[in-house]
Amino acid sequence: MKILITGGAGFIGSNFVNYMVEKYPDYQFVNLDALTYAGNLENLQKSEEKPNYRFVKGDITDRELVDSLVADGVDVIVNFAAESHVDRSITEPDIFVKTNIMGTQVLLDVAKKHNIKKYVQVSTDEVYGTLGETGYFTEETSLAPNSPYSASKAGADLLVRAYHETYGLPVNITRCSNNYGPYHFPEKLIPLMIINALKGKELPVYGDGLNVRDWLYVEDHCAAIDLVIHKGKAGEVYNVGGNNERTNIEIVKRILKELGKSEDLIRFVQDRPGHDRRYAIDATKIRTELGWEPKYTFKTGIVKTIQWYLENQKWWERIISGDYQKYYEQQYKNRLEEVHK
Ligand SMILES: Cc1cn([C@H]2C[C@H](O)[C@@H](COP(=O)(O)OP(=O)(O)O[C@H]3O[C@H](CO)[C@@H](O)[C@H](O)[C@H]3O)O2)c(=O)[nH]c1=O
Repeated sequence: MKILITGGAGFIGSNFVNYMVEKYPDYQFVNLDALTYAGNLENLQKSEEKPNYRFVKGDITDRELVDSLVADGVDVIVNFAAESHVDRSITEPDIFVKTNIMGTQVLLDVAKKHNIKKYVQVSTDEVYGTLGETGYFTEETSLAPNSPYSASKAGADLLVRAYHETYGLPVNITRCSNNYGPYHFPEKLIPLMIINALKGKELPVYGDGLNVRDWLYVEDHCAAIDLVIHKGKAGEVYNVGGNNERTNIEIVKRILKELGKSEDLIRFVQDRPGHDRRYAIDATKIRTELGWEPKYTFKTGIVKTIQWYLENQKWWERIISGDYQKYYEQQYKNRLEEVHK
């Protein structure tokens, strides 16, 4: 089997590449990634020497390139390539529409042209919008995205669905809750808080800190996608989530406790506009139909993650010493100023 993985140098994508390349030595893997700010070839050191792995630098909106790769005998496409950060989508929505929607359409067209056996779209629970204090997102929940990011992912999901209904393309969509683990880019809550705490810097908590996310260790998400590739029924959507709901403030306090740091580092800052209050996934379908079970609890996953950041200081030091740090400092300053107005 030959699998084209797009966006395989980002957080979830690189974890997936490393997981699959190791698990299936007889498969061939091609990783197409544009290496934007969030992509990093260092994430792939475990795979790069393996004979069943090849990296190609390029964009999923480049039709000619995607066509040439798929024409070379690809059986399955797994699309991780996406602009993924909600805060960035609020200030720069264009690139989200281009990569997430138009890029997906290119992949679908090429998949259709070459009659591939399976197309898997890695999506997100954010397409369902927000929940109140109770209830869960099921695969039947209506799409009601609230940010330009989630709207672009929902648009892509609808295209994937349409290519199945109209052209019979064998597709699956996975919608997972918040992931955490190794190689998580430090603009996201968990790695940002770990790194700031280690550096003795302030930890910016948006709004009242009571927004709820449902956390899943990234390896459990990789195992779910592996199952969907092999067993997913064409045209189906599968929700993925580990029933680990936590408020943001709980997460931040937990990280400080694990690192032995003071809660005085916490700063409440201006809220994210359109901030979804609560996400919670009902993953009954993938559990009962495909036999997926997460291996990690939040307790085991967060300890393993913190340990990874302690052991891989060089990886994140390089990231925070570059342009990203200037961007982050500016964002933080703006949020603090707004909240003090
Ligand atoms: C970066 C940052 C975030 N937050 C809050 C906002 C959210 O309620 C929560 C998590 O924020 P983020 O880490 O940005 O993740 P979130 O917006 O939930 O979205 C993530 O999870 C989604 C899946 O639910 C993915 O589709 C997105 O690509 C991914 O970025 O923490 C803070 O309070 N302070 C912060 O500095």
